[in-house]
Amino acid sequence: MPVIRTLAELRERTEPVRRSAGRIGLVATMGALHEGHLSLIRAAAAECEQVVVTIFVNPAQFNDPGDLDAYPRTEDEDVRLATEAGATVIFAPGPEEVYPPGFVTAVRVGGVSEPWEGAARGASHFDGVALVVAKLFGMVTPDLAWFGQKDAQQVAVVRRLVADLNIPTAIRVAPTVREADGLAMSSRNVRLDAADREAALSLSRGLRLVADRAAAGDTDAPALARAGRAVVEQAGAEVEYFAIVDPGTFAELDDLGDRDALAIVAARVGQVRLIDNWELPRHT
Ligand SMILES: Nc1ncnc2c1ncn2[C@@H]1O[C@H](COP(=O)(O)OP(=O)(O)OP(=O)(O)O)[C@@H](O)[C@H]1O
Ligand SMILES: CC(C)(CO)[C@@H](O)C(=O)[O-]
Ligand code: BAL
Repeated sequence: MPVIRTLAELRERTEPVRRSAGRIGLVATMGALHEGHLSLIRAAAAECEQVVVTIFVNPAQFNDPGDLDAYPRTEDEDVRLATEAGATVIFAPGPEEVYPPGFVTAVRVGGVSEPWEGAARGASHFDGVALVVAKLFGMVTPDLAWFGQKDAQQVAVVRRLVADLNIPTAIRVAPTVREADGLAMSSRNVRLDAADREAALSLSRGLRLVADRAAAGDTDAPALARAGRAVVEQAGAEVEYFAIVDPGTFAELDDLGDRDALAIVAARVGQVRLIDNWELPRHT
């Protein structure tokens, strides 16, 4: 399938679908596709006549130039995998197509952007995500857009953006796809060596421990978070945060009680920064 690079070509593909009242689905990615991305594309293909997969390593959301440079880029393989999974359009614009000369607009989602990932990666991270998501929504004009639960705070930021700006795109969230041993799939996993790969497993192990204790009736959120953190630290990973939060606002919880709660973790394993999360059972 030919890769589309410009907005003009993209519109040539989406306009006929829109005129015939077909649904346009968007799966936004930064490439280096794995099963996590493919699950989003398959879900989009099940609901939409046209499935636009975007591949754009968005410079605006990287606070660390080293991370941007090291981000894996595998476009030919991405095109093959996305097409097999049901993509009908692949849009991989260059930075100048997304941010042409004269571009000056900023987008900031307050509140939910600020803690955790926002604090650890800097405010510019979610500013960059919100900007590119708003931009891609304007370029692709999707009826529906899919995001992965693995990036749970990003989901909350995007939901807030869409609600606050009355963007007429329905947000769909797909469950985190994991390796057989529990490691959440991530494009950055390819940078883990064998020892780091072992240590990386502690994130999902720590989260599962928290979920098991919560299921057994423990509602003391700070104590649960400390227990989860200890599992990750004992494996030699450097924990940035381990917390239990409200999945909509990302405010930290004291008591689980009868409410939705999410355990979240970010840790550095060797050179790689990983995140993961786990939905906790409700106590009634
Ligand atoms: N394991 C996964 N399961 C489900 N969705 C995922 C998974 N990994 C990524 N996604 C989703 O795919 C979309 C594109 O993500 P992205 O291209 O950043 O991949 P990634 O693997 O998260 O990369 P990285 O974490 O290294 O930045 C996002 O909506 C993200 O949440
Ligand atoms: C949504 C996204 C594609 C925006 O660049 C990115 O943050 C990601 O890959 O999760
Ligand atoms: N996967 C979320 C985007 C990022 O890590 O920059």
